[in-house]
Amino acid sequence: MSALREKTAWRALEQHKDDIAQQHLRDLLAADPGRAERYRAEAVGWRLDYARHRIDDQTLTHLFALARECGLEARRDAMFAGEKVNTTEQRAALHVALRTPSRKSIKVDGVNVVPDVHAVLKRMAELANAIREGRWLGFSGRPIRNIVNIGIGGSDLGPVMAFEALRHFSDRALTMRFVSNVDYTDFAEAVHDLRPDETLFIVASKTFTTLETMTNAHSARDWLLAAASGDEKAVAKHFVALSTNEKAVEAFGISTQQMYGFWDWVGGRYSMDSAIGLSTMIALGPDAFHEMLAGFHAMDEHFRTAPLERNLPVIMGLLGIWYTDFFGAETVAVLPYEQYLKRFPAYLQQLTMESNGKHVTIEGSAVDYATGPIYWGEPGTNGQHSFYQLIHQGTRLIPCDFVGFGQSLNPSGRHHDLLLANMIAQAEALALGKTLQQVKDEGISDELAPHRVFEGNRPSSLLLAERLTPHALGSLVALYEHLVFTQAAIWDINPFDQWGVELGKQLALRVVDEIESPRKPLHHDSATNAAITWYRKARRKTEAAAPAAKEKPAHRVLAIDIGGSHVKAMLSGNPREVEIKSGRTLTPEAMIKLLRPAIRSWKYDAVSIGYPGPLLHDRIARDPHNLGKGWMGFDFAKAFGCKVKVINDAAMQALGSYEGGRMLFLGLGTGLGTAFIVDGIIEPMELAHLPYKKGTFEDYVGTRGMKHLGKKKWHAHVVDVIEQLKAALEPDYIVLGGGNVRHLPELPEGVRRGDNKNAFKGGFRLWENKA
Ligand SMILES: O=P(O)(O)OC[C@H]1O[C@H](O)[C@H](O)[C@@H](O)[C@@H]1O
Repeated sequence: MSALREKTAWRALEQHKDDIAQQHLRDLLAADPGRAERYRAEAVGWRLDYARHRIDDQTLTHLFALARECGLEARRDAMFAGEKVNTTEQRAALHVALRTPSRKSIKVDGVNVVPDVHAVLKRMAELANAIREGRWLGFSGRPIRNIVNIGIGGSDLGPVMAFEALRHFSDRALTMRFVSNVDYTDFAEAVHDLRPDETLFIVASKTFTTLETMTNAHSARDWLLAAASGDEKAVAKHFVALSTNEKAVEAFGISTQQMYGFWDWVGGRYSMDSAIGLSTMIALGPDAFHEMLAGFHAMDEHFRTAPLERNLPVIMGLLGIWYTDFFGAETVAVLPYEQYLKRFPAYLQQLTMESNGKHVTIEGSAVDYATGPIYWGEPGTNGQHSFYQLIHQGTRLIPCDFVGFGQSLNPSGRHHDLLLANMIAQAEALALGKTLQQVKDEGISDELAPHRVFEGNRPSSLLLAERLTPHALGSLVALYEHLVFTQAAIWDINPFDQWGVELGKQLALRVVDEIESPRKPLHHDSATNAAITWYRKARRKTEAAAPAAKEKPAHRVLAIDIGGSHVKAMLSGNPREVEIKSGRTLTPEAMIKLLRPAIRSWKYDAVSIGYPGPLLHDRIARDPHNLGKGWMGFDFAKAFGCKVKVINDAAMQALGSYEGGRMLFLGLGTGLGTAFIVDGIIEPMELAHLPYKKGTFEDYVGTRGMKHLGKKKWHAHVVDVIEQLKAALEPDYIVLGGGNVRHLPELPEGVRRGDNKNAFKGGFRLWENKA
């Protein structure tokens, strides 16, 4: 049995639960007119009304005793003191430092971090003011008017929740958007009515490696550059980064001057008042942001200093333990009667569930009690017309947190009275219910009566404040943060790590590779294999339709076709071709050195390279036969300073010649390049080395064969090879490319002559569908 279950207070609660389970809130409230007064606590402008809980004084005594027995106060003090309470990552969890006034000190590893916090806040304020005052200009000289925050999890939910919650206080001349999902729809819809030259992207990511955020950030860059005629200088005017990872920010192309940092002791879901709050600060202005921080800090101080018995986060946390561990409640509903808090439940889901969804103790042993409940909710009164039925008459116990404000920010007629009346009435109905007798007394028939009964005895809290201000929001969020901490302390779990999100992420990388390499054999379980196979088929249709459907902003692509005697290059949208000499000693460094002066004035943001040799998983697998060394493992992206795709040269020309269906491409040059494209999926092949006569295909139809056999015989072999491959692969048509095609006087049926310029077209096409 776990140490927790053996605690005196835990055992006392187990016994006591049976007493309480038999009592009804109706009776508890009736028997004690002072209950509402006694079960009420206030702090930082918030009033917690917890009289409608299935508790009595005894329950509370045991719960507070449990908190003490579990060392809640010492654990809390350790967190505030900057100790490494995030044990599995060996980090402090010091979100409280983010809102600590500058005159105070909090040390991590002996260093006061408060000055650093305020230095970043100051820089954030400078940027926020520049934007709010129209001083920050986009690439066309127009002021920035749109802010798009790109982030996910803690780098999205806090910012979007805070913006929605405090929209009333925001600068309405600014348009705020939030993009999180890797589904491109999220980005497309967020920007569809925005002018790129008036839009600032905030790339928010603690790690700056998160797949969704990086993918969206690259799409944002493409979207901007398409409007800025590929001018890379525009990026500096339209991108800022919020992160702890300086190197990755620089690698993305955002200078550190436009990076707003934070620290590894800030957890993602605890980061909304770090630099991650930049969008909030821009929307509200620095003063209101500081007001919000003051609200956080006031609640921090309350949690740190108030006796447990009057401590709001502690009381709420312990009530949660009571239902989760002693009544088997599995969820908590959060029901704000305030439209501006519409994203608050979503925000709380990450805060509570990513923190306390844990199955082992800090020491690593399995827990034998329930931990973090499921949080969910919607603003009232909307929820009353959808899921409240189950809370009232379903078979589950669902404790509810009602959140309400005395004043509306948009007062009009009876609206606010009706809103608050509903909230209070719901709490009353849940607690008291309606007995069979009451139903019958209303004249309801015997058959119908059971359906109209409300069992009641459903617990709820009322969390009330005067007005939803930045200060009130800050203290509300801090209240839940510390509630989560309180519960983690009782359960003896680490609320600051999130290993549970890793496995899915890792598997997704493997699956995406398999999806994008459709011929890779699958070695998952049968269900996973089936799902991947289903999607491979589905995406073939998308690919086939892609040329017509494409609407992604175009890249400016530099296409390079590397051959044995020449390297040729062309820029998309520019018909001029440049050529440099190639040869047996050509290294990639030398190629770039020779190419650079010839293409100096060309502006591009992506490069395609047609490489005369085999590739494996988009990487060069072998140095080419006819060139120098050093091609394998060469970092082209670094050398060109942008994204680079390397593809087999025949495959690149094939792609440029492709007109749908099943196409076989044969490149007749020094060797025999081959590629096959089926419904838009390209498969480079090494058919050249298959046995033929006394050698291989290449020996007979390559340049050596032509020289050795004479053109006439060579021609006959070409026709023969074509016929053999036609029979084996059943293409709809064959395209012949490569320098030696010109030596063929006539072509067999179903065979077309490809234009060598198609190599460039293929290089451009490589960037058409995917970023
Ligand atoms: O801010 P980032 O490093 O991009 O992380 C964004 C989010 O992704 C992760 O998967 C974590 O589960 C979250 O805790 C985090 O907030």
